[in-house]
Amino acid sequence: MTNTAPQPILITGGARRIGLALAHALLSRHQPVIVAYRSEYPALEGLRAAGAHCLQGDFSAHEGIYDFARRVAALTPKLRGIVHNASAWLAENSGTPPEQTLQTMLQIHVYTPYLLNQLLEPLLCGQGEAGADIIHLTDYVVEKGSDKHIAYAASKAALDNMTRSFARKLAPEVKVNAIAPALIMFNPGDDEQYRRQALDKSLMKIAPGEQEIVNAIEFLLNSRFVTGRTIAVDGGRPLR
Ligand SMILES: NC(=O)C1=CN([C@@H]2O[C@H](COP(=O)(O)OP(=O)(O)OC[C@H]3O[C@@H](n4cnc5c(N)ncnc54)[C@H](OP(=O)(O)O)[C@@H]3O)[C@@H](O)[C@H]2O)C=CC1
Ligand SMILES: Nc1nc2c(c(=O)[nH]1)N=C([C@H](O)[C@@H](O)CO)CN2
Repeated sequence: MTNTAPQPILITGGARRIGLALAHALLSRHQPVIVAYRSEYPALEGLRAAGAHCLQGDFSAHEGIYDFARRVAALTPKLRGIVHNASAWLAENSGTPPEQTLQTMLQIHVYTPYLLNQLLEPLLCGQGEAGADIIHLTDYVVEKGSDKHIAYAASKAALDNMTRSFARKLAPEVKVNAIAPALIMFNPGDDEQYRRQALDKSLMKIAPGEQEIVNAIEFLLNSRFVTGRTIAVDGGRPLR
C-alpha cells in the first residue's frame, strides 16, 4: 500500500491575521503549509514550531516574485494549492503619489498572483482531476467600487476576473476560486466611530474574525466540483 504524504499549500502573506489563522488551521489538520512572509513577525516562530516552512519574499518587484517561485520549486515538487492572501489596503488619501498607489495595488493583487499562478503551474498540475486549488482573496468592494480605495478596488476586481480565466485554463486538474470578504476584522488603529459605521454596513453587524475565511477556504479545498466562482463572505452587505 502506498502512503503518499499530502503536498503543501502555499499561503502568501501568511505571517499575520487571516493568513496566519489559516496556516495554523491547516497545520492542525496535518496539512503541510508554506508561508510566504515579507516582514519578520514573532508569530513566525510559532508557525515554524507547528511545522510550517516559512519563506521570506517581497513581491514589490517582479524579480522578487520570480526569485520566490524558484525557491518554492526548490523546496517541493508539487503543491496542493496556493492561497493568494497577501495584500495591502492603500487609500488614495495616504499621501502616496496616486501613480505609486495604483502601481503598488497592481503589483500585489494582479502581478503577484498572475506570475505565481503561471510560474508554479507545473507544481499544481499532474495530481489528477481537482488535484490542486488556487484561491484568490478579493473583496466585497469589487461589486460596488470604493471612493476611498479606488486602486485597491480596481486591482481586486482584476484578481476576481483572473479567477475565471485561470479556472478555464487549468481545469480539470486545478480548481480556481475567489473569496470576497467584507469586513472580517478591524485594524488596531480603528476608532469607535469608524467601528460603529463599518459594523452598520452589513446585515449581520459583526466583524466575524478570521475563522469565517478559514471555513470558506476549507469548503473550497474539500470540493471536487466548484471552480471559477467567487464566494461572498460579507454578512449580507449588498442587501443593506
Ligand atoms: N481584514 C479584512 O477585514 C478584510 C480582508 N480582505 C482580504 O483578505 C486578505 C487578508 O486580509 P488581512 O489578514 O487583513 O491582511 P493584512 O493586510 O493584515 O496582511 C496582508 C499581508 O500581505 C503581505 N504583503 C503585502 N504586500 C506585500 C508584498 N509586496 N510582498 C509580500 N507580502 C506582502 C503583508 O506583509 P507585511 O506584513 O510585510 O506588510 C501582510 O502580512 C487580504 O487579501 C485582504 O485584502 C478583504 C476584505 C476585508
Ligand atoms: N490587505 C487588507 N485588505 C483589507 C483590509 C486590511 O486590513 N488589509 N481591511 C479591510 C477592512 O476591514 C474593510 O473591509 C472594512 O473596514 C478591507 N481590506
